[in-house]
Amino acid sequence: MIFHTFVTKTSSPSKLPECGQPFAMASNPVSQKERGPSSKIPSLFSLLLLPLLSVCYVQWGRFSPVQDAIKSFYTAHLQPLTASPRSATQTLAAQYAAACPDHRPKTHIFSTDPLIIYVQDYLSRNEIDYLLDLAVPYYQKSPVSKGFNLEAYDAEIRSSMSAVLPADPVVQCIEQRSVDFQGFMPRSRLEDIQVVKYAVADHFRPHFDWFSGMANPRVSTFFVYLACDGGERPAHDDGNDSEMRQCEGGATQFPHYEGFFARSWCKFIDCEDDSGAGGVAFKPIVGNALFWANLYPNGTGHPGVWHAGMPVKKGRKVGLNIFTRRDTWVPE
Ligand SMILES: O=C(O)CCC(=O)C(=O)O
Ligand SMILES: [Fe+2]
Repeated sequence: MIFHTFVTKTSSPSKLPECGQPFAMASNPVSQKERGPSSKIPSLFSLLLLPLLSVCYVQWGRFSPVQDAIKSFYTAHLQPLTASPRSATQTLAAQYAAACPDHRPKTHIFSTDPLIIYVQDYLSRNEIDYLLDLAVPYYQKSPVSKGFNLEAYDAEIRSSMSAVLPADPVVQCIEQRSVDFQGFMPRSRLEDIQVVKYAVADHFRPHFDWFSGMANPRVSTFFVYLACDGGERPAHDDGNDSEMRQCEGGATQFPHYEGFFARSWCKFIDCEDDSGAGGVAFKPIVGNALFWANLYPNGTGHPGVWHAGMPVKKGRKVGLNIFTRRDTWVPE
């Protein structure tokens, strides 16, 4: 049986209880609003003290303990008054709205038939943090479609959470990068890009991203690894421990792949794969991507790209799907 994944864009984020709390995020400075009104009291007090402190600084500036005390008082109470409340994510969005960065990932051709290209550093650390953060309010149980029938959820086939990302300057630059990678191609051929996260035991059984008879087939797929870590962070966790841990399992497996590859590929491929699935299994290495062509040049589906998201054994895996259609994509 042939399965593929269709998700249509939601116009507003649906906040499902099972989506849980945000996981490891870009360091977001606490905004003025989150600090609350009580934080204004020391700040006003600080303003009144400013002239007095300046006099002290001039008079006793030679004594370093006095300078140090003034400096730390300034850092704690006065600097926040002048610091911009912009978060790292807002800054990245503003930069990308001005111009997409010149980003040159490293490509390695793994196979020409089917065409499978391994891409190192497809996304930067900042882009990954940004997307992980952006996806949080949009997660829903990943739907599955069997031929033309879209099924809401079938954990036997696919157990994960998907987030269709909204149009946004960073998303648009990543989309542009993805069409540029494929030669001349308008961005309108791309589906809305989707983040997918897998917890322990979550998987996506072997499938094609196309099915025969699709009026506007998916000509290619990018699967980018956004996270492979210790999983959702408990509220009391200080962050260090879970960030250090790596996920286990979660490779992207092509069970029908029959070609050879050099030993040097073992840095990207699980050469000790004992899943019994056969073929080749790409490790979820954060920032890197797999790109493959789903169709032969004549438009028929290539059987060599039958693939699976293997079960996650420990931690969580998060990926990004970027599907390109043959013609302009119109959400179903
Ligand atoms: O999780 C993976 O490694 C592959 C995911 C996939 O094939 C899909 O989302 O269509
Ligand atoms: Fe897939």
